[in-house]
This record gives sequence, C-alpha cells and structure tokens, in this order.
Amino acid sequence: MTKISKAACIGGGVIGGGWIARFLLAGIDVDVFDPHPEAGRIVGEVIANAEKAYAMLTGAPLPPRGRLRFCPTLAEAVTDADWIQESVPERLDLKRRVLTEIDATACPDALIGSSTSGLLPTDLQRDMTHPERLFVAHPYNPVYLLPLVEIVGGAKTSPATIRAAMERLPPIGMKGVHIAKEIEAFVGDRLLEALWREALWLIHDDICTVETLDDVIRYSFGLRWAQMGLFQTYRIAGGEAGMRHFLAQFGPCLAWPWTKLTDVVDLDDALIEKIGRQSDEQADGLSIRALERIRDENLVGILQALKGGDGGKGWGAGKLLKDFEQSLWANGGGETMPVDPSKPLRLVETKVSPAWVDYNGHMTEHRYLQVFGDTSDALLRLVGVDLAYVEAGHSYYTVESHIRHLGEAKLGQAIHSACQILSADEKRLHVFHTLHDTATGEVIATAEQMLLHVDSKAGKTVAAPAAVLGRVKAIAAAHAELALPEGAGRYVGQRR
Ligand SMILES: NC(=O)C1=CN([C@@H]2O[C@H](COP(=O)(O)OP(=O)(O)OC[C@H]3O[C@@H](n4cnc5c(N)ncnc54)[C@H](O)[C@@H]3O)[C@@H](O)[C@H]2O)C=CC1
Ligand SMILES: C[N+](C)(C)CC(=O)CC(=O)[O-]
Repeated sequence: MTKISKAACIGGGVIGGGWIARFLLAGIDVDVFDPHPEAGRIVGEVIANAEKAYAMLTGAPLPPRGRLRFCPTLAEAVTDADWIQESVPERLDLKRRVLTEIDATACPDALIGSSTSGLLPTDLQRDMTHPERLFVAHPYNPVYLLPLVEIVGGAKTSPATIRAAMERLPPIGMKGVHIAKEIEAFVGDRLLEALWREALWLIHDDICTVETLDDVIRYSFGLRWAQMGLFQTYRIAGGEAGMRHFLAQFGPCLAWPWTKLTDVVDLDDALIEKIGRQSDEQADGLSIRALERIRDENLVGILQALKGGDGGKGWGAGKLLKDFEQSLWANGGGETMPVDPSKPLRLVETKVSPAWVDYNGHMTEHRYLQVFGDTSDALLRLVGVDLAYVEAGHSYYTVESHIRHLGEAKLGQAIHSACQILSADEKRLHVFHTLHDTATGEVIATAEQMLLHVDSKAGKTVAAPAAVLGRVKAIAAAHAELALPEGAGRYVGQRR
C-alpha cells in the first residue's frame, strides 16, 4: 500500500488543523501555509487535542510524530509534497485561486485534495493546468478522530488519481469512500443538510428547543447511526421480513406531511438570536475547548466499543481502528520498544481512556488486566512471538494472573507498565508487571502471570523454539540480578 511521504496543508483552521494532526500523528512531515497571524497557536491547540485523544484511543505504537513547518509562502509549502490538502474558506473564487497557485508549483504527480463541503470538483479544477490530479477529499470534524473521507472526482480527474487517493488513506487510519457521481455536497452533507433544514424549522416553529432536539438525536438514532447507518438499521426495523416489509409499511408516510424539507427557513435576526440564546443555555458555560474535550473523549469511547463489536472482530469504524492498530504493531512494534534488560522492561505507555472509567470515577478492574495483557503481548513481540508467529500455529497462553490494586488511575492519567521476568523454561514464562503513574512514578497496581508456550492447533503445551527461548532466557538472566519485586508470590488473603 502506497503511503504519503510528505503532506502540505493550505489553510490551518478547524479542518486544516485536523488534517495536520492526522498526518503528523501518522508520522508524516507536514508543511503548512496559512496567512492567519495566529495560525501557529490555533494549529498547536488542535494538535494538542489530537495527541490527548490518541493517547486514550490506542496503545499501539504510533510512529515518531512527523515534523511540522509553517511556510511563509504557499509555493514553499507545496513544493515537494506528494499530498496537498486545500482547506481554505468555502468560497469558489478563493478556492479556484488557491488551487491554481498550488497547480503551478506542486510536483507534477502530487495529489491535490480539496476539503470543500459542497463545491463541485469540476468547478474547482476549471483553471488548473493539470486538473487530472484534483479531487475532493471531504473529511468530517474532528479530522484526527473521524476516519471517513468522501473522494469525489470532477470531469477532468483521472481514474488513477482516485485510485491513488483511496490507497493512501488506510495508512493514516482513514477510510475513503468513492462517490460515483459528483453532486453538490456529495453524500454526507446532503444528509446533514436535510436534517439541519428540518431542525431549523422545528426551532423556528417553537416545536422544541435546541437542547430537546439534540436530546432526541443523541439518546436515540444518533447511537444507532454510529454503528449501522441508515439502511441497515431500517432493515432490522422491518422485522424478520426485513427491508421490503419496512418499505411497504413506512413508504406511504413519505407522501404525508412529515417534513418541510423543500422549504428553506428564513434565518432572520430573530431566529439567529433564538438559536444563539438556546445554544448558550444548552452549553451551560462550557467553552468550545471544553466541549471539544468532551466530544473527543466520547468519540474515543465509541470507537473503542466498536473495536470490540461483532464478537471482538471489530465493526464499522471500530474494525478500521483495529486494522490500523495491527498495521502500527506490524510496522513499529519492535523498533520503538526500549530494551535494557538490566531493569524491568518499560513496555506499555498509555492514558486512561473514557471507556475504562467506572462509576467510582477511576479505571475499572478489568482494564487493569487489559493493560497487563498488553504488557505481556509487548514482551512476547519483543522475543519474536508476533502475529506471524501466532498465525503459524504457536503462541503463549496466560494460565494464571494475580492483580493487586495499590492506587487509583483517573481519566486521562498517563500510565506505563514495566515487566520483570521472574523465571522461564522451555514451556513456562513467569512474569511480574508493575503499573506506574507516569507523572509521579507511584505504583498503581501489579500483576503476576504465568504463561505457557502452546501449539495452538494441537491445543497442547510444547517447548518454545530455540530462537524464542534464547531471547526469553537472555532477559530472564539479566532480570535474575534484580531484587525480587515486592508482592511477588503473594496470594489472596495472605498476611503481610
Ligand atoms: N468546519 C467544518 O465542520 C468542516 C469544514 N469543511 C471544509 O473545510 C474548509 C475549511 O473550513 P474550516 O476549516 O471550517 O474554516 P476555517 O475558517 O476554520 O479555516 C480556514 C483557514 O483558511 C485560512 N486561509 C484563508 N485564506 C487562505 C489562503 N489564501 N491560503 C491559505 N490559507 C488561507 C484561514 O486563515 C483559516 O485559518 C471549507 O472548504 C469547509 O467547507 C469540511 C468538513 C467540515
Ligand atoms: C457544516 N459542514 C457542512 C461544514 C459540515 C461538513 O462538511 C462535515 C462535518 O464535519 O459535519
């Protein structure tokens, strides 16, 4: 799969900033041009949000962050980029001017994506000398967490450009959908616009407040949409007879007055003031930054829940996240691991994710086992037991765990785990993991585990091969010089 080697972002506002963060966290260098005097601060805040979110989203090893450079001219930013993303304000004249300037200075084979929410690519490419490389790459806010990009070609966009654009998205954790025909606002914004129009009428006509309207979405179909969209949801709503029954039952409603969709509400001063006031009341003093933080934590929780969907295989955006994490492990798992066997191996760095916090306001107990399990997995990769090894039919299985809870881990807290091998032989691997608060070093929990080397196809324990055993024994020998960790060998109910 071809990867982006260097990106240029023209415009670094809400969406440009999100693209910049997405690229940087995927390890891609980014050059930015944005004449706004505070562009550096604004982009910096988006990147900080993105870093916080990713620390909660995944324990997989992200590549080293790309290099960020602000350029004094557009030409300097685009000159050696192979993906250029235009995210300037939604005005056709401005976008055409900017795209023509990009076209004049970019490498001939650079891909040029526009973030436009609704302008036609054919209109955008009108003045370009090489229009075949221009396409719409319409993302969703926040770009660093929401993975979808609508890819739309114009009359002069080449099929090779569309193919190349689609191929470059999975390595940055995104999913491209190719929209077959160009149409204003593509697919997503067509749907959102329909909902938005109807919502404005409902407020205008005093049917409900903005808060009630949002509650109707977030407590009901909003939850459904994150996982099954519209058609699959309605298929289920048709009962055992499925979609055909659903259409037969609810088809006639389409002719009833259930919508004011074709009328455009007059956004006059009174309506703007009404919506503004109700929106202020709904926010209840929370700043935009605070709302962004809550939004990001919620999105992380939803993505993680979807990652466990369909019996652990992952579902929808969660499956995409799972696949992305597997590629991160395959690409960087081994390299980034610090290996100094003269002390316990620091193997997992993470932050307490929203989905991990329970009704007591701290990390819930089974998440400790998750972090300790991840620590054992990291140790196994280090000694050569990676996905290829497992697929070939051998692995280590955990047969016993003893976790002690000694402190608390709160939402967003940076934590890390360290592993000491207590003993190892041909089949057994006896480890002791310690979970620390990264800021203070305080020990929050420990886990002692016994793992057995298995032939997973035969379903029985077998001796580990010499290559794996050699690495295990080398670490175990170094760790034998360390003091036995406090708590090793303890059992539940033991007197101190
Ligand atoms: N805000 C949203 O929810 C979404 C917006 N979009 C699209 O993304 C594009 C950008 O929108 P936002 O980021 O929301 O706007 P924004 O107003 O937050 O950012 C636009 C940025 O472009 C910069 N800019 C203006 N003229 C420029 C030029 N000549 N060269 C370089 N930079 C220039 C501005 O200084 C500003 O930082 C629009 O096409 C919009 O339709 C797409 C998806 C969602
Ligand atoms: C409001 N908007 C049209 C700019 C929204 C989008 O384009 C996508 C989104 O993030 O909702």
